[in-house]
Amino acid sequence: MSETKVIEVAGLTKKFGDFKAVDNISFEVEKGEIFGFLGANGAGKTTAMRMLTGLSKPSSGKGKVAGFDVLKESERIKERIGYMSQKFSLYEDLTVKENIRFYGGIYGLSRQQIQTKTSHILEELNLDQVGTKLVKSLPLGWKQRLAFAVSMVHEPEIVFLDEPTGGVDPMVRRQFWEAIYQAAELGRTIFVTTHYMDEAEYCDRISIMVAGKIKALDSPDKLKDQFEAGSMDEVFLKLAR
Ligand SMILES: Nc1ncnc2c1ncn2[C@@H]1O[C@H](COP(=O)(O)OP(=O)(O)OP(=O)(O)O)[C@@H](O)[C@H]1O
Repeated sequence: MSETKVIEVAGLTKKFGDFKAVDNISFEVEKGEIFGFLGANGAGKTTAMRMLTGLSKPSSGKGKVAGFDVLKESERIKERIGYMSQKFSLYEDLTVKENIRFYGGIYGLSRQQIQTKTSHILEELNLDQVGTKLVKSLPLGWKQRLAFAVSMVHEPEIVFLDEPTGGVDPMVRRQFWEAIYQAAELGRTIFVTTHYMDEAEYCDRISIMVAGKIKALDSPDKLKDQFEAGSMDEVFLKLAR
């Protein structure tokens, strides 16, 4: 694997019975890139992401994530990545600090490292005042920011975000994207699925999936040129109809 490529996938396929949920997809993602993974409901995004994160075995094809084989080294991959799912995994009945401590522990951080991380996260998210509040009392936008920070508690190389900003308004989404940019500036690679076309515009490159296949892959500007479209919305409509 080249040094700058952190994800390399060739012919990756996932079948459920005769149905191909992901059909022969190939792409590469560079270190520090914000890579958007778009597609209508049921296009196969989550299934593809589950294969990349070592949660599901491909039916065929091959791939490497953070230098490890998706078929044979899924446990190694899990150590090197962060994952924030649609139903992000914070414990609502634990406080903000307890959640950070819990995930720090799962990822094998020492007590000292957890303490440092906790102050860091609280400071960065301006959550100092609510560290001892139960997560369920926080607004959704704050929970999403916290879930993102927690998914990076072990400083992973790549973070997978599965529709991380569902249900919040554009202003709050914009704040979340500031945090994504910060992480990418530190050299972290971001792999993000979204339904929101304004978010697609924020990505370095975007792939668009239709019925299990990748139908387009390039920067937002190049895709707009290619499809003679004024916006990503239009590109998406042209492809996905
Ligand atoms: N375990 C499974 N068994 C059978 N079919 C499945 C399974 N998981 C997913 N599918 C099917 O595979 C297709 C792709 O689903 P997937 O969840 O990957 O889509 P998606 O693009 O992530 O959609 P969404 O945006 O709704 O999350 C769908 O038709 C879904 O019904």
